[in-house]
Amino acid sequence: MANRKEKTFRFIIIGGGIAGVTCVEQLSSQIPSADVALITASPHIKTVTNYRQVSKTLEEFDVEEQASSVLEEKFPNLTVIHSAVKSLHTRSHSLETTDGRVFGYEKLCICGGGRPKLLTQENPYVLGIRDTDSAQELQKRLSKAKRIVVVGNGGIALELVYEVEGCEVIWAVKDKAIGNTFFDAGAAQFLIPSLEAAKPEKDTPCKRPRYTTEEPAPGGSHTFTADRNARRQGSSSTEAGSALGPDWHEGIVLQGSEQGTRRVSLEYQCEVEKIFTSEELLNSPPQTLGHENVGSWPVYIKLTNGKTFGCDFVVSATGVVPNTEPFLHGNNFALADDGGLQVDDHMMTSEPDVYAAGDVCTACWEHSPMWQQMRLWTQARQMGWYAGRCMAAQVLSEPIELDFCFELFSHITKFFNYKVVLLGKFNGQGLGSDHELLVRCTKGLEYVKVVLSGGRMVGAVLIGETDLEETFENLILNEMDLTPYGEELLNPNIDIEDYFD
Ligand SMILES: Cc1cc2nc3c(=O)[nH]c(=O)nc-3n(C[C@H](O)[C@H](O)[C@H](O)COP(=O)(O)OP(=O)(O)OC[C@H]3O[C@@H](n4cnc5c(N)ncnc54)[C@H](O)[C@@H]3O)c2cc1C
Ligand SMILES: NC(=O)C1=CN([C@@H]2O[C@H](COP(=O)(O)OP(=O)(O)OC[C@H]3O[C@@H](n4cnc5c(N)ncnc54)[C@H](OP(=O)(O)O)[C@@H]3O)[C@@H](O)[C@H]2O)C=CC1
Repeated sequence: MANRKEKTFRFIIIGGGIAGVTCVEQLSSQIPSADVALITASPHIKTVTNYRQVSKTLEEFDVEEQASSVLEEKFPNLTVIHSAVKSLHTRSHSLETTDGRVFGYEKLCICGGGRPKLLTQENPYVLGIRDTDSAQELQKRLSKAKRIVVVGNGGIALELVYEVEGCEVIWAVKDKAIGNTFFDAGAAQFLIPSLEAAKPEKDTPCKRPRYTTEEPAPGGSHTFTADRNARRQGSSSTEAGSALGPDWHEGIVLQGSEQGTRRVSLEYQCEVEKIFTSEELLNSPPQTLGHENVGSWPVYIKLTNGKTFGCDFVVSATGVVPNTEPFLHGNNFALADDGGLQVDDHMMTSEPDVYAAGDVCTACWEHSPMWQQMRLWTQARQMGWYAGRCMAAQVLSEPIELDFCFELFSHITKFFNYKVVLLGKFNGQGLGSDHELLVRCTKGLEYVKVVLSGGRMVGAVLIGETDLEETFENLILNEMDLTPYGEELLNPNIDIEDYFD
């Protein structure tokens, strides 16, 4: 293999998603004379545009799909190779692509992303959503659908159930409340009415110093309907490979075969027991099938709450697995429990001269008490950028410290048309019972939750236009003892920004 090397690059980056492209940009700006190659399986690359630092750690940006020539024009020493890496040989510092070319590297960064962790790989009626192709397949299948079942309780499910119209949606979640990866039951309770109400109502703020919530009974279900008349514009993009991201659903039409309203039925605290084709069901129809006619749907899904639903297809919105496949064989990569390539505080894997960033890796350094990894666009950008800096620093023999962005977890997004800001240990992650919650909630307007531990703010969930993110970020980073302020911290009549200036 070593003799067949077409060229040896100083740096090779694998993957044209946000992590890989940001890493390339960082390396190429820091060492413009270095030969850099970006090898990517996708025909387009993803670049960050309109980057805005909202506060010390919060950032917002758009993501654009671009032709790789744009990047090559910007960085003359960059070569983009559109092919997939088929094998990696860390001992000889070389890799081979599927079109049979062999390249050598001095330093390598793997940014191969992730792929959907599907309920089952084999069933053609079970779809995952990851890239433009899979989103377009969803749009196509949905246009003929009367009923779909969405399984999962994270980001994709939250976005999908809100956006789909003209088709009944059965949403099966294994928890007591919606959105377990982002919210607690209190926030879920705040958001739930958005599934049925066209317009949020405005109330007087009500302060609830301790959070309580009503939970549905195990196996319980809720049904919501809502009128929305927004229609999305179609997209003609045919890219494959890189993950979708913020506002992915803006570019496609999420409209079923029927007219009108959103219809979501929630099945709580249940998982999938079995997925049947109609032929399989004809042989042994479950007693719980109720009014469903066997054979009238192409696929049936039996849930652990005993209910069986027929539907046009199932969306498996059940998380991501790191795309480590072609990189592992014949090498000695240490893997984390979630299957990601373990990286240390310099984004280095366990193999010499090999770095990794984004969804493919698992951050295995000792985390700051206020940070945790989530496979998000923002973290892909931060890791790609920091990996580029670390690779350059090693080549230039410069010292480098873990970047400040890993001090505090922060994420801005939108769910059910509300702005959502998550800070630090927003769900009390890892704190056990050693924390206290303060909650302020105005129905239809805002939900503010603060997590306190030892009198200090360690996390927050801000839903709506609260304008509190910067102040709360400072309070978390300053580790100020907030005991003297007590419940006044969330008093809606106090301008908290002035209070702490
Ligand atoms: C539907 C959806 C909605 C999302 N919404 C949000 C959101 O609102 N906010 C947010 O923060 N995050 C969101 N995310 C998550 C976010 O998109 C990802 O965390 C992020 O894009 C990961 O970036 P990445 O560069 O690590 O990986 P990817 O974007 O997956 O890129 C991986 C790249 O590696 C390439 N590749 C893979 N294997 C090989 C190989 N063998 N050889 C060569 N190239 C290879 C691929 O072609 C691709 O170009 C969403 C994800 C999805 C699926
Ligand atoms: N606005 C945003 O920030 C968005 C971010 N994303 C990101 O994109 C990626 C993919 O999203 P998504 O697929 O929703 O992944 P997430 O990790 O967000 O959510 C996966 C959900 O599926 C549940 N789950 C896992 N396995 C099963 C199973 N066998 N049966 C039933 N439920 C199961 C998980 O529960 P548990 O947690 O208990 O395992 C979790 O609720 C994620 O990294 C996500 O963060 C996606 C859309 C929007």
